[in-house]
Amino acid sequence: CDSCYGPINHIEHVRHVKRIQPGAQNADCGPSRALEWGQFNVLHTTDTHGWLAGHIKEKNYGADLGDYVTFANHMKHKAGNMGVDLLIVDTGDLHDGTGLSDTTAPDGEVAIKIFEELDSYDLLTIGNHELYVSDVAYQTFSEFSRFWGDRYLTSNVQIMNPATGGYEYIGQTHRYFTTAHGLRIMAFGILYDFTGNSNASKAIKAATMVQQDWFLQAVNYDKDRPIDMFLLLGHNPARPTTGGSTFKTVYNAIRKVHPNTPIQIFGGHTHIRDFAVLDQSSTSLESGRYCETLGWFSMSGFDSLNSGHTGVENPRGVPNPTRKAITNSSSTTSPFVYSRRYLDWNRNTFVYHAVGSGQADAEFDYHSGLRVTDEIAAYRKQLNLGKVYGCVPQTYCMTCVPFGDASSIFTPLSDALATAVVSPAREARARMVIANTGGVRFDMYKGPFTYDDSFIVSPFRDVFLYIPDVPYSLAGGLLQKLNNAGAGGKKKRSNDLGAVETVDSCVNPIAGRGGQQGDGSGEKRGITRRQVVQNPGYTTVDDFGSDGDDTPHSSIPYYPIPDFFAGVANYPEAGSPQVVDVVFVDFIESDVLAILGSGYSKANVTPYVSSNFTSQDYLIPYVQAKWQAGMPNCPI
Ligand SMILES: O=c1ccn([C@@H]2O[C@H](COP(=O)(O)O)[C@@H](O)[C@H]2O)c(=O)[nH]1
Ligand SMILES: [Zn+2]
Ligand SMILES: [Zn+2]
Repeated sequence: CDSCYGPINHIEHVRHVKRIQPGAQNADCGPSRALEWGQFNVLHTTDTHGWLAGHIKEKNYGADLGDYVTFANHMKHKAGNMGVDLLIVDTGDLHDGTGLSDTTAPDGEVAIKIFEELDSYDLLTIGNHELYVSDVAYQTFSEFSRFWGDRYLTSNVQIMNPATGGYEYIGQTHRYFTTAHGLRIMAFGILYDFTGNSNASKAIKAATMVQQDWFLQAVNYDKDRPIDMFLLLGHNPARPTTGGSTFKTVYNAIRKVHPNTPIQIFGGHTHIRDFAVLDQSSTSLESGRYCETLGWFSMSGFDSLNSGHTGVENPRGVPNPTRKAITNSSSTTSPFVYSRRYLDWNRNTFVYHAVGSGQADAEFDYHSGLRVTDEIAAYRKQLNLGKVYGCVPQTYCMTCVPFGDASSIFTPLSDALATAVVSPAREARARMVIANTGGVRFDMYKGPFTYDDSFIVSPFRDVFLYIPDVPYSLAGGLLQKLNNAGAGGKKKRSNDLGAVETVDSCVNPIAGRGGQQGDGSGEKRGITRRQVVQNPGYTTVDDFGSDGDDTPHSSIPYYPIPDFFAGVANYPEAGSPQVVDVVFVDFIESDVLAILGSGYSKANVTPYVSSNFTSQDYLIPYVQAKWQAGMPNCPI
C-alpha cells in the first residue's frame, strides 16, 4: 500500500527504528474515529502464532509486541483515569507461524518468553497449537501456565503429569474475580472439541464439561458468590453457528440457570474478524490472526442496582457504546449496550488511540515497550532470522489468484515438493509428493527470502513419509480423491465459516490473504488486480454491520483452494509410470491411507528422506537452487 505508507523497507534493522509512518495523518490510511469506551472494555488478541516481531514486510501490520506493550499500558492508564474497567485477553495459538516461535526446540521457547512481557494480560486460554506436540504441551503446562497462574484458563484441557501419573488441568478450570470497579465475573477458557492433540493431553468435549461438578458449581447461584457477567474465552469460533464451535453448548448450559446475566464471548481459531449477537445480553467477538488485528470490545448497562458495579456510568470526553445487541425486537429488555472495533496492528493505529493523531512518538513510547522491541531484535539476531537464502522474483499468494495461476504460491511450492523432497536411495524412482494446503500458512513476497520466511510459509515439523512402488492405477487418482474427500488435513478457510472478510498485502497490489467467500469476483466489483486503491486489507461484515474495521480498506479477490496439492518427478515423458513412490507429510497420513484402501496400512509407511526431514526443510533448498542467483541485486 505504497499510497499510504511509502515503499516497503524491510531491511532487518530498519524495522526497529521507532517512528510514525508517513501516511499516518491520511484518514484513508489510518483510523479516524475514537474508540467507544464503556463501563467494561476489552482488548483482545488471538492466533498470534509467533508474529510478535510484527509483519516486517507489511507496514500496515508492522507493530511489534513492544509497541503493543506500550499501547496496552496507555490504555490501562486511560481506563484508570476514566474510572472504567479494561481487561486484556488472549485466546490461544501462540505457536507455529514464524521463525521467532518455531526455530527453537521445543518451538515457542523464545516466543512465550516475549509474550510473557505483556504481563498486563488479565485472562488467557489455550489453543490447539499448544497441543499438537507433547514437548510443547509440557512447556505450556510447566512454563506458560505457571507464569500466568490463575489467569490461564483451560476448562476442558488436561495433561498427563508424569510426576503423579494422573491427568491434571493445564491451567485453571475457571476464575471468579471482581474487577477494579466492582464487576463480579465468572470466566472460563474452552478449547473446541479438538482431536488432533498428541497423547500427552486430553481435550474434554464441551458437552461433557458442562455436566461436570466443578462447572455446575461454578455456574449455579451462590449467594456468597454473585455473578454480574460470564466471560467465555475460547479457542473456538466466535460465531456459535459456525461448524466446530462449542460456545453454544456452554452458553446454553449457563442460560438454563441465568436467563438474563450477560455472557460475553471472546473466540478464535478461524482467523477472522467477526462479531456475533447471541441474545440481548450476549455477544461474541473474534479478532483475526497473526498480529494483524487487535480486537476492541466495550459495553455499558451495569448499574449498582443490578450489579456490583461501582465505576463511572458513561466515561466522559470519549464516545460511549450505544447499540443494543438486538434492535429489531420490541421485547428487548436488556439494559446493555455494546461496541466493537477491529484495529490494524500498526504504530499509527496505536499512537492514534493512545495519545492522539499528530503526537510525536516520544509521547507514545514507554521504556517497557522499547525494551521488548530491543529484546525481539536481539532474539531475531541470535536466531539468524534475517539470513537471506535467495531472491523471490515475484509475490506469490495463497488465495488472491486462482489455484494453478502462475502467481499462486502453490505453483512454486508444487515444484518445490517435486524437486526438493528427494530420498537419495529412491532418487531415480517416479514419485508423487503430496501436502495439505493448510500446512502453508502465508504468502511469499517478492524480494529477499529469509530464514524467517521459511517458517512463515511452512512452519510445521511434519515428517515426509512414503509408501514405495504404489501401482499407478491406484496412485494416479490419489490427489483428486483426497481433494474430493476433503478430509482431516483440511485447514478450513476462515471465510467458509464466518464473517465475510478480505485482506490484502501492502507489498504488492495483487498479493492477498484470507478473502471474500466465493467467486473471486473482485474484478466484477470493479477492483481489478492493478487498481486496488489506497489501503487494501480487511473489509469485515458482522452482526453489527460493516463499520467494524477501524481503518477502512479496499478489498481484493479471493479464490478458494483445494485441501491438498502435489508435485511429481521422474514420470515418463509420455504415458504414466507403472509404479510410483507416494510421499506425503505425516499430518495427512490417515487421509492418504483411507483413500488407498485396505491394501495399505501404517505398516507400509516409513520416513522418506529421514525421520528428521520435515515440511520445515524443503523450502530453503528450493529457494537456494532456484532463486539464489538473483540475490546480489535483490529488490526490496
Ligand atoms: O502439524 C500440523 C498442524 C496443523 N496443521 C494445519 O493447521 C491447521 C490448524 O491451524 P489453526 O491455526 O488452529 O486454524 C490444521 O487444520 C492444519 O491444516 C498442519 O498442516 N500440520
Ligand atoms: Zn490459529
Ligand atoms: Zn487454532
